[in-house]
Amino acid sequence: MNILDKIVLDKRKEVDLKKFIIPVSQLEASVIFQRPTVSLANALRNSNSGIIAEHKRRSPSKSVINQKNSVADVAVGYEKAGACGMSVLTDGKYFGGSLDDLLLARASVQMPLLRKEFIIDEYQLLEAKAHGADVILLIAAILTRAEIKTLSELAKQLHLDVLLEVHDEEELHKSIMPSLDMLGVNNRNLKTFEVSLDTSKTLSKLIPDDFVKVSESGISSTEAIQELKPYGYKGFLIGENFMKTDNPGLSALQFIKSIKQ
Ligand SMILES: O=P(O)(O)OC[C@@H](O)[C@@H](O)c1c[nH]c2ccccc12
Repeated sequence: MNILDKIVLDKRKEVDLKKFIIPVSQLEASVIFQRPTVSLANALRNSNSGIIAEHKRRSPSKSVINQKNSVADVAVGYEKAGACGMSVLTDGKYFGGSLDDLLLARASVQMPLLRKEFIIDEYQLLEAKAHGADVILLIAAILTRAEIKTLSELAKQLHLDVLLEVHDEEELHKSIMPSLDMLGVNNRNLKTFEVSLDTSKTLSKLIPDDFVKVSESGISSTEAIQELKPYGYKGFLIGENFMKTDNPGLSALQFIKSIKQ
């Protein structure tokens, strides 16, 4: 079994359990559930840096990235740096994140927040909304077309933006539908962890222009951004390159400054 299948199996168990502990009625009753959301897709359309900076403590491919900085400090640093939005990993078992991280980020900044999670159930969208997310991630590799449709349509009803992530042509063809706002090309293969920016380059021409294009993973230099921009990318999701430093906010600031020059 590959790692992605394992993550999804664990996630199914986790979500089924959580439904018993915190019922939907309780999520919907939280004050934060009523908060007006902010669109990341719009922020990216109007930005020239396009950086979505991620909070990531560890990953299945790297056991320690950052165990030191608080999520609030990282969020404030990213916002001050001029990031368009922030991605917060909420998976605990494989990435060391939590929904509390999302809530703490929400309490610290105004910029759009993406709940970075393996979403397989509508319940997780309500959870995202109840913890201050503006955007949800849907991963084509773990969902059928019917599931992508149901989940993305519910997200739109909740006024959440949808970032749909693909890694190959087949996933892209399966996923295109009007209820998506952004199409993310993951340069990392989630089954093998291999990274190549060529994935973004090859798939870009197959993405219709009505979606905001986002290139995800393995971006560690401003040269990479300059290389990807001619392919129509407006968003760049960067985690490890910032999080592996002592001061993620400062490294994001330096990075963004050097794109604008
Ligand atoms: O740390 P990187 O290589 O800059 O990558 C960030 C982000 O793209 C990556 O964390 C990611 C992309 N898609 C995901 C899906 C699940 C978990 C994590 C991810």
